[in-house]
Amino acid sequence: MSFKLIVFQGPSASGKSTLQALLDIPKVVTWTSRAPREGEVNGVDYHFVTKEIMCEMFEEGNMLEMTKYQGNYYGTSILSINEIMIGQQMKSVVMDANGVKILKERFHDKILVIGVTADKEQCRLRLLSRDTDDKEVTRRLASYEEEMSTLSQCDIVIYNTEENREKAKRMINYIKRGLVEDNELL
Ligand SMILES: Nc1ncnc2c1ncn2[C@@H]1O[C@H](COP(=O)(O)OP(=O)(O)OP(=O)(O)O)[C@@H](O)[C@H]1O
Ligand SMILES: Nc1nc2c(ncn2[C@@H]2O[C@H](COP(=O)(O)O)[C@@H](O)[C@H]2O)c(=O)[nH]1
Repeated sequence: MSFKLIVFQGPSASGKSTLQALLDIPKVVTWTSRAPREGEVNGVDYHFVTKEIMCEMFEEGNMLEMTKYQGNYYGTSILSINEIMIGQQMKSVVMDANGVKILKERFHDKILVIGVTADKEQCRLRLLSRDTDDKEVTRRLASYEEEMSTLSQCDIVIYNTEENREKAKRMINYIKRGLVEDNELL
């Protein structure tokens, strides 16, 4: 049985979205109450909604999982995951450790969890170069240790530092090749 969903987990700015883009398979669009960053598009990067809508969706049972991160909600709709589990199109998603735990409990054999790490200082510098203000950098890095301590739930871990950049890309290419071989519809 081939994987249905490739999940990226790891600390903020470790490079999850970068590696997800390199893997180049369709993304699950998750939901958030945070404001879009410059260049982000509603329905493509996230479904950007209010906190109230996120809470309503959760209370009405439409969320498979929802987490609070930096004062905002992030969550995955049940519909988006069910569609993948019954369909043929493999997809990828970026999620924090809490979300991954729930997905693993529900869909253990159908998901491949890729942990992405980098040194804390490199993550800090990357966040600063993303125009993140000092307070937000501190808040984002506050969960660094927790994300690192839960990497044991990942199936593969990629050390995505500056020095390892090319190696990380090659690892993603190897994974992609294996996935294509495993799933003729990719
Ligand atoms: N191996 C690498 N070496 C140097 N910079 C990198 C590397 N991988 C990614 N980056 C850069 O680090 C920044 C953060 O990457 P990315 O947005 O992919 O991280 P993320 O883990 O998805 O972050 P977040 O969880 O905060 O959304 C980007 O500017 C990206 O270009
Ligand atoms: N549990 C979930 N975590 C999610 C989901 N979508 C994103 N995320 C996590 O949030 C952080 C921060 O995202 P950012 O876009 O503000 O940088 C990200 O690193 C993911 O780990 C989700 O649906 N569920």
